Amino acid sequence: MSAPSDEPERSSPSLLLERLHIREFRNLGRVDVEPAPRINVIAGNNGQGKTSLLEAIYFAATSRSFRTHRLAELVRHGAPIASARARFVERRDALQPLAREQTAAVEHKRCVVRIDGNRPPSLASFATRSPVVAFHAEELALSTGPASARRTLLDRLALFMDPQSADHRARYAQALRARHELLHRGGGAQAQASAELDAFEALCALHGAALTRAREAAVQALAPELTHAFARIAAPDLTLAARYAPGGGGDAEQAREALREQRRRDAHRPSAGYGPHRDDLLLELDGHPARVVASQGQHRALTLALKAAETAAIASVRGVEPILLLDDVSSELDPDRTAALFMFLGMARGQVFLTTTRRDLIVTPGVPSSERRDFHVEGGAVG
Ligand SMILES: Nc1ncnc2c1ncn2[C@@H]1O[C@H](COP(=O)(O)OP(=O)(O)OP(=O)(O)O)[C@@H](O)[C@H]1O
Repeated sequence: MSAPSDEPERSSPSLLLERLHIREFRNLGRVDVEPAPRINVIAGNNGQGKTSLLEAIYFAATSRSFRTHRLAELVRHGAPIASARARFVERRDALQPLAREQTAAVEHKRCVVRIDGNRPPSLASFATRSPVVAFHAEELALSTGPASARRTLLDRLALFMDPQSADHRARYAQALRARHELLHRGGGAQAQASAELDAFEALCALHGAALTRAREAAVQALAPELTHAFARIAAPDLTLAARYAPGGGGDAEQAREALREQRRRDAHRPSAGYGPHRDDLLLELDGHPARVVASQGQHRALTLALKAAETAAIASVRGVEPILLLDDVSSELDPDRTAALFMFLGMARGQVFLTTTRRDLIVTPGVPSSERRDFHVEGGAVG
């Protein structure tokens, strides 16, 4: 299994994780590593801490986990604080490299972040400073699974294009919940005119329309990259197109009208019939819905293409090649899947971290030994 590198060099500067210090993070007590600039293979048996190491990198870069929303889970059992400190360096041609130290910690269920010892203006600005893209087992169903996973992908990209979009998303969800509770109180009796409902619908409309516009822009950035990536990973004679299927609209006034009109129906539904919580990213193969016509192998290629497109779109928006974190995506590979995965890896121009239980499978010809490092994880210790 090998990673080809026949893609012409893109011009984006690279982002490197030079040093990582992990303390009391899941089963990792104390870990200090100096990764290689290109490929980092994290090998070990099941349950030893490989994913936790990737998760710690993701946490230091974004203040989030890719496997849980409950950050308290990251703290090692019995420890008061979990932390990950990373030194990131951006290298740009002919310019001095830009170095910074990002720290994220979970302390009494609270997340505390610092860049070079200072509080960043917002969590969104922290999360977009050193871009990382993670690809993990739950995302293997990205093309066939529920729309929520595709919305999450769009939201990650939208954050780089419009840092306010995360705030709009949170406020939209809050207002939508409040409207829902109001409508369902008393068996739908509240579906009548009410100043409180008006107020929540105004908020839903304002933040929902802004979120719709942000996702629309994200799809525009993603779609051409996706078509390109799929042509490389799968068959060039098959065209993949992505289209935004909005559940609402980008005009706040129209959104308010739509919500008002749907009050009675929404009072008897599990969720509102209008709004960006119903968004999807439609994927079409030669004009037909991929969900219906794609073979298993094509779905697999589609998922890889979605991740490659996310990486390329972030690189172009943020102006720096993201670090790629691949969690155990090679564990159940057949030869076709292997070829697709390594085509994907060959497209990655940035620093890569990948976990595996089978180190022997990860062969990287063309990558000098100075640019690859192998780590072995056992019982929470990394060597
Ligand atoms: N908060 C925590 N404190 C201590 N140990 C934890 C905590 N959370 C998870 N663990 C344990 O950490 C261990 C390592 O988990 P991790 O998912 O990193 O393993 P892995 O090497 O990626 O395994 P696999 O190959 O099976 O995916 C597991 O045994 C898990 O039960």
